Amino acid sequence: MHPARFITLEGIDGAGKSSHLEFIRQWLQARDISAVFTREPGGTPLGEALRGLLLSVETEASLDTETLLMFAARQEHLDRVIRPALAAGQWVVSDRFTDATFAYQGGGRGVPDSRIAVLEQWVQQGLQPDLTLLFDVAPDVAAARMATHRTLDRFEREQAAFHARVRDAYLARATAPRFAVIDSGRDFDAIRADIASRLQRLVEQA
Ligand SMILES: Nc1ncnc2c1ncn2[C@@H]1O[C@H](COP(=O)(O)OP(=O)(O)O)[C@@H](O)[C@H]1O
Ligand SMILES: Cc1cn([C@H]2C[C@H](O)[C@@H](COP(=O)(O)OP(=O)(O)O)O2)c(=O)[nH]c1=O
Repeated sequence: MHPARFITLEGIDGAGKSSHLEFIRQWLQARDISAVFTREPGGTPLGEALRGLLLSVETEASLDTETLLMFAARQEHLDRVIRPALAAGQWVVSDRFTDATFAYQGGGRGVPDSRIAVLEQWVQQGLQPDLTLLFDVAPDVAAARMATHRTLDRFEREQAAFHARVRDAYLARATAPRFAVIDSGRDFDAIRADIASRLQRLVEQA
């Protein structure tokens, strides 16, 4: 039995997070580690409804409202999915979590970190991911990757300077030991070798 672990995936839009979810799923499965895969904003019926509103290009919201809605979805996600799964011994892999709020609403939009930190404490009560894989890539590379096939949502439509601020905010947070910064400008095999070695380390710590 491996004690439950909480893993989050982060990065600017188009960095390549989602491309590695299946690899992570198979890696854990091969080691008989039961895991729940989820995402933010979302992960619950109410959270997915809030996601629809937050990502819709039709939505207008003040910065504080946007931030509060992210945390409302997160509270629901923690109460109904993340904490119960961890309590049952399952690993949780979440495509984004609170670092995204510090990066997007904080770095990108300018909401002070101190305000976000109040909400973080409110909903998480000290719970933090055990491992955060930060997929890091230059914003122009990410934009080129997305340009080929996506209808852009409310955040993806932001200007290059916004994505540069988001990236910088992520990198500034990545000094905490729980982070692994993955150079996502490389090919899939190189990235997956890094992911596998970080997962292996987590298993060995467990
Ligand atoms: N390392 C990579 N090299 C080349 N293309 C990539 C790489 N990682 C992701 N892509 C491509 O970039 C696009 C965005 O990737 P995705 O995983 O959806 O990003 P994210 O989930 O971070 O927004 C996809 O078309 C994907 O195939
Ligand atoms: C969790 C979270 C996401 N976001 C944004 C980042 C992304 O642009 C968007 C949803 O991200 P994502 O799940 O990466 O979307 P996609 O399915 O297009 O890959 O929400 C925030 O602004 N703050 C947050 O707290």
